[in-house]
Amino acid sequence: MPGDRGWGIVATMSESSGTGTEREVDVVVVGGGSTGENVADRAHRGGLADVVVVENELVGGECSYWACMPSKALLRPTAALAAARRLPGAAAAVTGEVDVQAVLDRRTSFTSGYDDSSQVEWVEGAGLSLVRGTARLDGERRVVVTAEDGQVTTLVARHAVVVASGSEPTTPPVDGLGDVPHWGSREATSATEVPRRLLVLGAGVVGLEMATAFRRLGAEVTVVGGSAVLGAFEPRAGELVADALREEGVEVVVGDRAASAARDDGEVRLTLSSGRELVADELLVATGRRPRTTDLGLETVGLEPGAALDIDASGRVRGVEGTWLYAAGDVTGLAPLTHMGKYAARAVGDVVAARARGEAQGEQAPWSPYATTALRQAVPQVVFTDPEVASVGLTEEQAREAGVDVRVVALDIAVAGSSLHADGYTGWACLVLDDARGVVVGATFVGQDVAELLHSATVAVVGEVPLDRLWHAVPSYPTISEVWLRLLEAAGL
Ligand SMILES: Cc1cc2nc3c(=O)[nH]c(=O)nc-3n(C[C@H](O)[C@H](O)[C@H](O)COP(=O)(O)OP(=O)(O)OC[C@H]3O[C@@H](n4cnc5c(N)ncnc54)[C@H](O)[C@@H]3O)c2cc1C
Ligand SMILES: NC(=O)c1ccc[n+]([C@@H]2O[C@H](COP(=O)([O-])OP(=O)(O)OC[C@H]3O[C@@H](n4cnc5c(N)ncnc54)[C@H](O)[C@@H]3O)[C@@H](O)[C@H]2O)c1
Repeated sequence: MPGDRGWGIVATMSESSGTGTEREVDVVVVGGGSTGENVADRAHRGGLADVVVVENELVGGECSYWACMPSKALLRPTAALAAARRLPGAAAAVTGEVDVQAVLDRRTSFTSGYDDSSQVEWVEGAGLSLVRGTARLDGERRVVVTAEDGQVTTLVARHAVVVASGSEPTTPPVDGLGDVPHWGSREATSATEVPRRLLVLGAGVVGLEMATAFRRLGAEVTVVGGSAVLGAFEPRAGELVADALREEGVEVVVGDRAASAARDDGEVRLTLSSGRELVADELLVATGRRPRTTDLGLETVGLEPGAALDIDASGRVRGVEGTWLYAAGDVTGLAPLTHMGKYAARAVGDVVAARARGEAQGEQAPWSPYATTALRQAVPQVVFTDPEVASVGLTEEQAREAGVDVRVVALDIAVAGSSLHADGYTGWACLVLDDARGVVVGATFVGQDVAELLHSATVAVVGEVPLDRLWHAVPSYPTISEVWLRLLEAAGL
């Protein structure tokens, strides 16, 4: 228990500025999501005894309860069903309908029923301390925590404060939307029933994954995508996912924007700029997220509330004197993905412990142990639509903007492994090459079950493996990985 850990109580606030207790600890981590938990664990394993995690909701954060886990649990059963239906022989054995309630129940089991006791057990078992309450910075090294019962504790960090407060959904400026009750990603991933008609505003990752899930669970789905489908990816990826959704009966509207929203008689109405009116039983708004920094007391350390925390390679927050304030995860606005938050967390936890030992001072060189270089150069991501989209590194457009000597090789995935995997397998793959250096700087695969292909590309990008050496990395026959051979042949090898 936190109280047993021998925190140094340096003063009671009644002695200094009012009520509450003031405690000195080694490190304070604001936010007990996947990022915060990992920062704290690494700092503790690095030798810092008193590491405190402050959490005001559920330990485990967004990923465990309202994001990765439940969304993938909603998608997986119907993906398996679709895969079976593409295989004559197996397809004949699919004779029933999807058991929607069983899918929803399994989803809930993956969230531990929205109960964080197992994560709390992990935190305590790892030798960390948990303080429940809302944290705000209060000047250098000071964090004021207000518990639900109003009790105030001030934590004073000997070595570092790490902000890992995550992100929150944004609401676009659509007339009337503020007054229309609607789903965000939390309501969609925790839904207890499937609406008959679902409107999805936003054709990014959340919008398309949830459109896939709810369509396959029986909803009529319309996606209003703004200017592009999966706009952050190679354009072909968005086209293929949109085509597949349309084939499954989803209407994907691109190039028309939502102008106004209203709800009456239980129905939600979205009027588009073209004048077209869409009517549904539920509306999911999935138009992006922003770093959660509005009420963190950033102004007390000279930073602007509401903005992303700008970090250097070691995760230290720029614009603040000294090496005591760090940030990791969604709050930095960089690569808002669980695995990348945890990668940054490992670097930050390690560097905080190293600096406490007097090591690792100054700027950290790219790809060195305490640097988060991959956050800006090699972010792997899988979109769990069907087809899946798996990408890492730069898109062609990003590489051109970065001044890379770009050459792109792209082709349909049509190898022995893919034809065996599913009848009528369709897919697409592309490598973005830096021709001057002869290395891969980006890769995208689109197709059923390409997620597990991605790590090979991540290794190629991070390792800056020369193409003529990659040629010797022979893909096994017959696997979908054979597409690597076709890509290298297309690159002239
Ligand atoms: C629908 C959806 C699906 C997703 N699917 C995937 C996926 O498949 N793969 C993937 O890699 N990523 C996925 N993501 C992204 C992933 O969920 C986030 O990148 C990840 O959860 C960020 O972790 P974090 O620890 O930085 O933030 P969070 O998980 O948001 O944790 C921050 C924690 O800080 C707490 N907190 C905030 N402010 C305070 C405060 N002032 N005091 C105390 N506590 C505070 C919050 O309560 C929260 O628990 C998905 C996101 C969404 C929305
Ligand atoms: N599988 C995964 O890895 C996964 C899954 C879900 C979410 N995530 C993470 O969560 C983050 C947030 O996801 P998201 O889908 O909310 O954001 P996003 O940035 O991926 O997509 C938002 C989309 O909404 C569109 N948009 C913005 N305003 C609009 C408007 N007024 N009308 C119509 N469209 C509009 C944008 O053009 C964009 O395509 C992602 O960046 C991703 O990192 C990851």
